[in-house]
Amino acid sequence: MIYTITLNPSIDYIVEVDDLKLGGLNRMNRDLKLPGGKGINVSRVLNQLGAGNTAIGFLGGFTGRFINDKLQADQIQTDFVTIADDTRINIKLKHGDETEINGLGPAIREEEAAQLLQKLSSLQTGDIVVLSGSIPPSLGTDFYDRLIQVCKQMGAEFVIDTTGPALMEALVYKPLLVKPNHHELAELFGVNIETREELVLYGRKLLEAGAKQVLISMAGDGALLITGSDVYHASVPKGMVKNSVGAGDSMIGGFVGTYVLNGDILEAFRTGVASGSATAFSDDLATREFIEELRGEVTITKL
Ligand SMILES: Nc1ncnc2c1ncn2[C@@H]1O[C@H](COP(=O)(O)OP(=O)(O)O)[C@@H](O)[C@H]1O
Ligand SMILES: O=P(O)(O)OC[C@H]1O[C@](O)(COP(=O)(O)O)[C@@H](O)[C@@H]1O
Repeated sequence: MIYTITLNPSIDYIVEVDDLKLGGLNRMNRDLKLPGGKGINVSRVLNQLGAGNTAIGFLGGFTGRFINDKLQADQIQTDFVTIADDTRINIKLKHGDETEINGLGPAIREEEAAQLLQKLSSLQTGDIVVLSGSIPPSLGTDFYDRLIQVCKQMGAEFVIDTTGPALMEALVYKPLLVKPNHHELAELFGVNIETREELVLYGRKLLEAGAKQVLISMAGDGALLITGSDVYHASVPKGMVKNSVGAGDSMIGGFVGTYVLNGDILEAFRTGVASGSATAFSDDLATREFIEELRGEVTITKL
């Protein structure tokens, strides 16, 4: 079974304005409210691919109910801890460019945090847990560390998609996959990365530190997969970008879902890239049909 954990879900409030006037009155052309948060996006793409999964994490208030209802309408299995505070709303402002304003996240009480840890005690050997996104400040920066320890005790594999020290500290526990984008990889090591060779060099450092596989996404410039022995490049399909929010999460969903369903790492890579692009070219997340259509346009080359 695959589990996704979203400690800090969000309603993604996507707002489109023609010409943003800071300090003035702007009227929306279009707006859209989507269930968001990185693990939740992974669950929605896994669901499209027919990969059974359960979405867990914290949800609270009217915003939390909105997210839970949307997931249940899509028949995604959920097992969230209900919290007293409201789940956040993240603003995704489209004004020719994409500007994002993400909330810090709700207050989470100690007993609510304990309930989440308790849920993981039913994990089984071979389960895969996808840990994605930011940690609400009230949980403390070591919360991923605590979750990973439980995964390890129960014999479950984990994938982690977060940034900074939380990611570096997770590597020692040998995650099945990490997926920084090229900017996050440079930030992790405090360097400027200019070339593909440098990306591979720093990606390999994540392998050396413990990751079993490293995916480096480069938005419209393709992606790299670094395994124990090999490095692959994937091209991305061409298309019109509508909304790239959730493209990285879709890539993880496509990769993990395909890996679990057929065990082929390069097919997982291809579907991951197609899923990211299908999301980038859509208003909402990728659909199964669109992922299938784009899969044939991804070329994988061994470097
Ligand atoms: N402009 C784009 N054109 C085609 N595919 C894209 C584009 N932006 C994102 N994608 C797809 O989504 C994947 C993840 O996007 P990226 O922006 O690198 O991740 P993140 O959302 O984590 O920053 C890319 O590897 C690619 O497959
Ligand atoms: O937890 P964070 O880092 O604030 O990120 C949450 C945001 O990331 C998203 O999951 C999108 O992530 P990606 O664009 O990296 O795939 C949004 O749905 C959500 O608003």
